[in-house]
Amino acid sequence: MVVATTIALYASPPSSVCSTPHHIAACDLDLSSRGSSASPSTSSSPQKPIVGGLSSLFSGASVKSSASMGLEEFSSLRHDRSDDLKDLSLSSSFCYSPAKFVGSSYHRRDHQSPISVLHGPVSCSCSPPMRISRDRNLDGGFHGSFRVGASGLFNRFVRKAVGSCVDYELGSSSSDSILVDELTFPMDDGFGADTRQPYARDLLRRAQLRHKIFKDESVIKAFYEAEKAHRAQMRASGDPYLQHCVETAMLLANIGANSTVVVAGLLHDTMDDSFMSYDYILRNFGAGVADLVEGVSKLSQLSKLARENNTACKTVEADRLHTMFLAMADARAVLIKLADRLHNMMTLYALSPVKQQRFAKETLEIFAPLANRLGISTWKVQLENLCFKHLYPQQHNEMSTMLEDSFDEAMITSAIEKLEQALKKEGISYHVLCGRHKSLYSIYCKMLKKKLTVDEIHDIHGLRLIVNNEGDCYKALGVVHKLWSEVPGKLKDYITHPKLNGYQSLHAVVMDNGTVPLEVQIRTQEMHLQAEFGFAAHWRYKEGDCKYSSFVLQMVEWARWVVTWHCETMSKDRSSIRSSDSIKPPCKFPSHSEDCPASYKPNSSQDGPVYVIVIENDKMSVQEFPASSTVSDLLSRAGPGSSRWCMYGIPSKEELRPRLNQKPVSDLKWKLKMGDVVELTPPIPDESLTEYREEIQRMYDRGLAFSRPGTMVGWGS
Ligand SMILES: Nc1nc2c(ncn2[C@@H]2O[C@H](COP(=O)(O)OP(=O)(O)OP(=O)(O)O)[C@@H](O)[C@H]2O)c(=O)[nH]1
Ligand SMILES: Nc1ncnc2c1ncn2[C@@H]1O[C@H](COP(=O)(O)OP(=O)(O)OP(=O)(O)O)[C@@H](O)[C@H]1O
Repeated sequence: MVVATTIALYASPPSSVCSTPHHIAACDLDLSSRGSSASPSTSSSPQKPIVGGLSSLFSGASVKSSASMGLEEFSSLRHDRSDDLKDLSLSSSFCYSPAKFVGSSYHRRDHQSPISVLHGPVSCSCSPPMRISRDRNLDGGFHGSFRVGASGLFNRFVRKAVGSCVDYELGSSSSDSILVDELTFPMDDGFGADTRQPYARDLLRRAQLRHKIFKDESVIKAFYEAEKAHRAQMRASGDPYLQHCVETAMLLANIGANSTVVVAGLLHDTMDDSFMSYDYILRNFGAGVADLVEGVSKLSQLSKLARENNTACKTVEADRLHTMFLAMADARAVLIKLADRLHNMMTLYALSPVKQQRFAKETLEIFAPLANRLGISTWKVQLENLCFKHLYPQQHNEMSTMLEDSFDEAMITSAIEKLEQALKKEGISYHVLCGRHKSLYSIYCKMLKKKLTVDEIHDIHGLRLIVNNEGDCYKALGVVHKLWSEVPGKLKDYITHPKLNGYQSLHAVVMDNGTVPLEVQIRTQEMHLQAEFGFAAHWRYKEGDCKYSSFVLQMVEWARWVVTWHCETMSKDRSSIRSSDSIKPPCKFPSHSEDCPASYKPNSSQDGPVYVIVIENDKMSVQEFPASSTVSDLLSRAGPGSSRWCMYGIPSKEELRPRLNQKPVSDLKWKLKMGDVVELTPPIPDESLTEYREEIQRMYDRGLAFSRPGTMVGWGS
């Protein structure tokens, strides 16, 4: 019954509202509390939650109201926690309802990718309403009643417990025959043969109505594999776990991800939470998918570690974690992890308040910045807004109430129309004309950072125009000023006076209907690329004054390329590819030209630093080491105080040694890799305590007899 109810919520097809050459872009949301070279911020912390009362800021705010805002959407800003259905619409707070634009020439086809690297401001490809699922266990951690560790203990348990019912990895002969069985999906009607699970067929049918990629053979196959892997696993809500897999895959499909990514999205939790192994996925779906699923699994483990240790609360560590996540896994694995987290955040209400806080905090510190770095602005907006609601409910409510009437999407639509006509009349051609309203959280951050009232935020409604050349920028500015009255002192000419980071654009603030301020940004394609890539890239502008190493810049750049490539160029769904007049980066992935001014070359991680998670006495830190550092270097840095092993030599008992990625260290010359986890003080199992004491005693005796402090004995060559 639960299934039937939730499935009914899938009904509306995926939609988007972006259009080229003109489109409305949904409110992308960024942390506006970061500086720019024009107004540098002293904070180097990206995405640190901002705490602070708004009342003083609100007191002067007489919000100008425009009546025609989509109130039913915006009202969800104020909903209480039990009303998460609206949140599940991804865009409940800020996305334009596609229905509102039906028939409008400004809105384009479905599945507009919201990846902003190529598009500048983009629409939110408003996902259809999602199901409600109360997930007690987010983030690939504990899901439902099953919990699997990397140890394989669970695998063994399951095999024993369910015996021949289990299709996976029961030995080569059985798995071979199963493989053949599994390949015989009836593809004609697109539905799997598993009549034992009618809910699964319904779920697939619904998914297929929402996105056609769910009719792909590989996707259907993955769906049924996920169904088997998670069969009988439930979310805390009592919903089948499979629904989470489908929603994650749907989010990916909606940003134009290709079938490899969608398949991996469906299977993303199988390695962690079921008996499905890497090899099984490899055999059935190929290395591409298996590596991605493994990558997501690694990210989940690291994220869990960081969350439990509250590691990201320190700016430096958070920065390292962002980089580590991007560097250690294929950027597409990060994409899948982000989709997984977004869906979990949408269903966060089922958790205890303490867990809600923990997840929301980690999401704001780690995942929203990652979405920003990857250029997936709609996800970033949604993640931040959900975090905002959970972390600062009072401020969220205040802001929602205050801004309920002031978001006026109709005003943006009509402003675009007006400008479009005026430009046509003047014979000024353009590449892109788009608009967005600023998101709630972005407004909140800007108010706090700049100590402004809402009335003083002039870019709640914004247009962006991308034209052919510099001359046209100024001509277009003239057109803008003829159409609307100028707000004195708010014109900024960053073309004649570029910012220190090279950012160029014209910014004008005008009054629409004499009451609502509208920010219009005008630039050329080249300027826009500069604003999206390289030194003036928007993600860096938002993250503020951070001094990034070239390694980090390269990493982010590379990741954006990978994601863009896989979500658009390679997408089988050609309709998700933007029309030819969209802004493209100057050189083609993956072969960046040497002299490409807007892009960094991908880093072959040899030159860059490696970030390693070090756990000592239950404390976790993210440490940076030069390329090619070894375990021995790490132990030396830990120092003799921390590393008794350096003093007394290697313990013969493996369980007493430091661990590298959960395995006892056996080679001190082992080169550290990005994302390695080193436990300096492994937990000692109770039953080993006596042996442990004896071992220490032996080491101590040996040490006294043979060892000189600082030398290492018996660690292998
Ligand atoms: N990509 C990128 N965008 C920028 C940069 N600097 C400014 N912008 C964009 O320009 C907008 C406004 O910048 P400014 O006109 O300098 O305005 P401000 O000084 O922040 O103050 P307001 O007028 O209150 O917005 C920002 O909201 C960004 O969208 C930059 O360095 N890189
Ligand atoms: N006038 C505009 N028209 C269209 N898109 C814009 C406009 N201004 C910003 N954007 C885009 O909207 C997205 C969200 O930006 P957001 O409103 O959070 O911050 P911002 O306006 O760029 O910076 P700040 O908050 O510092 O003013 C970004 O992708 C940004 O490039």
